[in-house]
Amino acid sequence: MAGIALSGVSKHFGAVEVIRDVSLDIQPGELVVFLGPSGSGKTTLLRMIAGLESIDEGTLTIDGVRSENLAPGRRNVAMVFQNYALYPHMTVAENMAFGLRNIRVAPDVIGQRIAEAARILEIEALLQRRPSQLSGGQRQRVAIGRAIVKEPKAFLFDEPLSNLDAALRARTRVELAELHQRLKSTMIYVTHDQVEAMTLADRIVILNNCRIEQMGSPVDVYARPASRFVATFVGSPAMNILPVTVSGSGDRLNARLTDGSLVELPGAPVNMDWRELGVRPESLTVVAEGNETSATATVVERLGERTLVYARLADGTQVTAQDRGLSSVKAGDAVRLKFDTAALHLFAADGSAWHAR
Ligand SMILES: Nc1ncnc2c1ncn2[C@@H]1O[C@H](COP(=O)(O)OP(=O)(O)OP(=O)(O)O)[C@@H](O)[C@H]1O
Repeated sequence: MAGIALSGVSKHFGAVEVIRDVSLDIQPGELVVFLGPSGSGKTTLLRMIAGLESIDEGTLTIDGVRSENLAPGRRNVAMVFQNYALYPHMTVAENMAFGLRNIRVAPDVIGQRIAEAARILEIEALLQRRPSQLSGGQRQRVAIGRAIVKEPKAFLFDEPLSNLDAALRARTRVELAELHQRLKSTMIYVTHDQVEAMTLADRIVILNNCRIEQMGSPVDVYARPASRFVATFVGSPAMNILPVTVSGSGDRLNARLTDGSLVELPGAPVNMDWRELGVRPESLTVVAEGNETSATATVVERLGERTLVYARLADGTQVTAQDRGLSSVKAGDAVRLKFDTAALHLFAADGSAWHAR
């Protein structure tokens, strides 16, 4: 188990800036997920830690040792790739042994480590097969096994589940969470799948435009997004962002939507240039009647435990709202929408945010 620290790290590919002044402290045993849109630099940052890409500026410390100039093999980290990267002509056991033989680990130690990793990953019966005789999920386990036998200071996962089908992906995700609990190793995990990020991470690092937008627990980034970008990137369906004009005094702030309806924001600071109101679909619910915002349902998605209602306000503004599972709302219906004032967000012109909780 090792801590990993990045300080003021930057990276260019030719004239293209990919990582700008990133600093990050990962605690020993922590599972940190790098989450961000395609091209935000997640994989590059991971490869810089592994030593597969150079670091232009800044420092990298692994387990207290300055490592930005160390060869990959001397960093004692193990990377698990999206495409598994197994040797096709070797058996599973040989694939797992290969890296250890190279660094002259004694054969009986190699045997013990393979047996232990195979037991943890439940691949004992596959040890004499070749990769072509394995399913995608089994190959991914072998790739993880090859990392485990190295007994690395940290595991680096680069979108390890993206080649698996949805059901296997969900199952392997749970297994990875169990593996982390069992090994208690430091793990960095790159994904653009926010369900993986939310379910696996102790801490999520959200990357966008070459830099860190926010670092925090899954609950933090969901309930208290630091920016409008994080607010709309995390959560599916996305948070509604509605232009507003605000007025108020003392601790009473009112936001007027573009359709003219008013939303109260008790406790929101009044002396800020608030421009947009954020509300997640689960906090904008269909109510039977009352003095609420009126809208017209355009599309209704029944998901079983809940119903998503895509609707248009009187001025045409599109919103996504939620109703209970057995909703009777149909497309074309007039509906009333209630804003949950305990779960609203405000975004200001200067990028700052306020959260009701
Ligand atoms: N070897 C390279 N040479 C030049 N540009 C590169 C190279 N590798 C990556 N890039 C560029 O760096 C940026 C970041 O790429 P990176 O693969 O780190 O993003 P990512 O967030 O992991 O994206 P994805 O989710 O699509 O894998 C992209 O604009 C990419 O085109």
